Amino acid sequence: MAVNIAILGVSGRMGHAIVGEIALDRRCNLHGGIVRSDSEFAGTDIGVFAGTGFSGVSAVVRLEEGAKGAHVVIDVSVPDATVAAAERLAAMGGIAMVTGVTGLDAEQLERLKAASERMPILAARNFSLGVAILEDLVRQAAAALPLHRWDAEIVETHHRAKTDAPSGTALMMGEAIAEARSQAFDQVAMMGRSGQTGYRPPGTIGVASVRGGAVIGEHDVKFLSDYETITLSHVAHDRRVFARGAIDAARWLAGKPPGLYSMRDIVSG
Ligand SMILES: NC(=O)C1=CN([C@@H]2O[C@H](COP(=O)(O)OP(=O)(O)OC[C@H]3O[C@@H](n4cnc5c(N)ncnc54)[C@H](OP(=O)(O)O)[C@@H]3O)[C@@H](O)[C@H]2O)C=CC1
Ligand SMILES: O=C(O)C1=N[C@H](C(=O)O)C[C@H](O)C1
Repeated sequence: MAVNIAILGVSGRMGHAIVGEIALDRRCNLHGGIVRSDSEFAGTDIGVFAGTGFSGVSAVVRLEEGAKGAHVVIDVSVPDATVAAAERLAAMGGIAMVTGVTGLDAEQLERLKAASERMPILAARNFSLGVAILEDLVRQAAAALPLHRWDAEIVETHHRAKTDAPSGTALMMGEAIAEARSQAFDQVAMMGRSGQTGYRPPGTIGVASVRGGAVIGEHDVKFLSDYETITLSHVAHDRRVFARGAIDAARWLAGKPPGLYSMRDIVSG
């Protein structure tokens, strides 16, 4: 069965990339697209503005209209829209949601989790398989390297248009290190540095963000000791890697029971 997909945030960078990958995949259909209420793309053909050719599917501003008849909504919008959509889709029933949106705060994450009690939601701060592997390698390294001798630092680099920092992927890596060290990440994270910072407290995890150009996404996880440094890195060359992962997630999630899922559930089968 081909999976009918609607895209929330279809006019964005990721929205365009996902439309492009759906056009190449016979196992799924572009079923709908939702844009902001005052978007210039409202009412226009999605394939035309995404550059894949006339699709016969127009962008709409009402979620319920764009999602009607879809098996899965892929959300690549913004945190406020993500949470509102999860709650409204849960009320609709009979639909699943894949969200890749990052930068949700604690209250928004709680609301997303509450919605997943009524519908299947897969939340992925990074849709790339390569990043899933990086996370495993980072966890393994953190478990093996004594925290009082090995300082963990994360540096993420993204395009100038990224509006949240640090990246969701960087936070994933920090959480993996902290978990491997039996630490609470929010207790040991050092988000950016400036001024007289004093001696680096052992066992902390530094996170730094670089913004500029059109960088798709680069993550370096460093473990630094007195005599050597280990750097585990991932470089995304094209948003299509994320789009492919989002579509694979949507195809996997369709028909699942309510719950909050992650890319790890897909990898583990
Ligand atoms: N999980 C992953 O692998 C990846 C996740 N991301 C994340 O995805 C998100 C989007 O990234 P990106 O595509 O680069 O960002 P963009 O800003 O290009 O896209 C976001 C889109 O959401 C739209 N939007 C905003 N509010 C609403 C609303 N209320 N209803 C419908 N649409 C809305 C925006 O419309 P408008 O332009 O009109 O404001 C815009 O088109 C970010 O959080 C990013 O971190 C990005 C890449 C990979
Ligand atoms: O905003 C982006 O572009 C990306 N955001 C995600 C994140 O915040 O980790 C994933 C990827 O790095 C690209």
